[in-house]
Amino acid sequence: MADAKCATGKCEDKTITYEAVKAIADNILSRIKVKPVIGIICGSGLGSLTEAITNAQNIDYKDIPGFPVSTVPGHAGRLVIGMLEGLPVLAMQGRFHYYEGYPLVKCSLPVRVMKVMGIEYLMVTNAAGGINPTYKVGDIMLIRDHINFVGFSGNSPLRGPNDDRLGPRFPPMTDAYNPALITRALSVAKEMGIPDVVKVGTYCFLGGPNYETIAECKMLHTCGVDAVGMSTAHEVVVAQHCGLKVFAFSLITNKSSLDYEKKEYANHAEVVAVGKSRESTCRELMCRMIKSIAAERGSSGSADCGCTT
Ligand SMILES: O=P(O)(O)O[C@@H]1C[C@H](O)[C@@H](CO)O1
Ligand code: HPA
Repeated sequence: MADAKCATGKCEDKTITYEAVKAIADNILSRIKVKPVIGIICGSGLGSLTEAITNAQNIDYKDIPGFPVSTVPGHAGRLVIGMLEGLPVLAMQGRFHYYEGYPLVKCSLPVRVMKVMGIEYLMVTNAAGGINPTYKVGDIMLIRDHINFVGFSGNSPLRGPNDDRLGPRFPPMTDAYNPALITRALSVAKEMGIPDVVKVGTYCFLGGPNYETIAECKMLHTCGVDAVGMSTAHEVVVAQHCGLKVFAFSLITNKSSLDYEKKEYANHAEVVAVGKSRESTCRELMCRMIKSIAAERGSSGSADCGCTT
């Protein structure tokens, strides 16, 4: 991977050049039978979203030169490429987190690879703690907006020289989460008979890997945060920079403590277990969204949403 403009070779945020992104995109395209239109990033415990993909081809991250590898339990570390509800998709079973030691530009590299491959939509999922006291474990929060605490200090995947082929120097973040897709997801939730489970809210990206203190949760609540996690915002910043349409949701896997009398002890095994227990609902929501995009584009979605089991 080429590192641009790093005089010492020790810069943490190494720029990844357009040529390096294109080399990865070309490598993947040369190995697959379809040209994906939708990219999917599966959150912790949500890797089985890919089970509905037909004619699937799997590529392990370790077999893609220049691609990072997953190190977190619940993130398998492979691409699954095939057809879903009438559209060609590329799904990531496993994402890259800042706390794993990768700079943000590398954590979000797959999003740029997707763009250069010709992908138009990015669907992102994550596991998150429920800061909003009305949220229950198992709820699904459609992400309307985010607070990127990691970015407040200038730690951005866009830091460093900007290559206009990947997007503008100063991208706006208004409507980074496509409002029309959120509206559609609310209709889909009604069709599925789960309007009470589906919320709309603000996600907050913290660096992790520790879960939050009670004081931090109280502060996030005051700041208007509904759910807290350790991913997604940097991916969406890059997606908005390069012009992908984004739909994202959080599965609330645990409740965050706002009260010293009601302590909660988050743990990753529980996060993954809640993900697995809600996988069919999350999969159905995702499939129905893709089916509606297929219908809009005039692609033939399957007669039934094949993802309800
Ligand atoms: O990849 P996501 O954001 O779904 O994973 C969350 C955040 C941490 O990686 C992990 C904590 O349990 O789950
Ligand atoms: N905090 C941060 N990240 C998370 C949580 C949480 O409570 N649950 C799942 N991912």
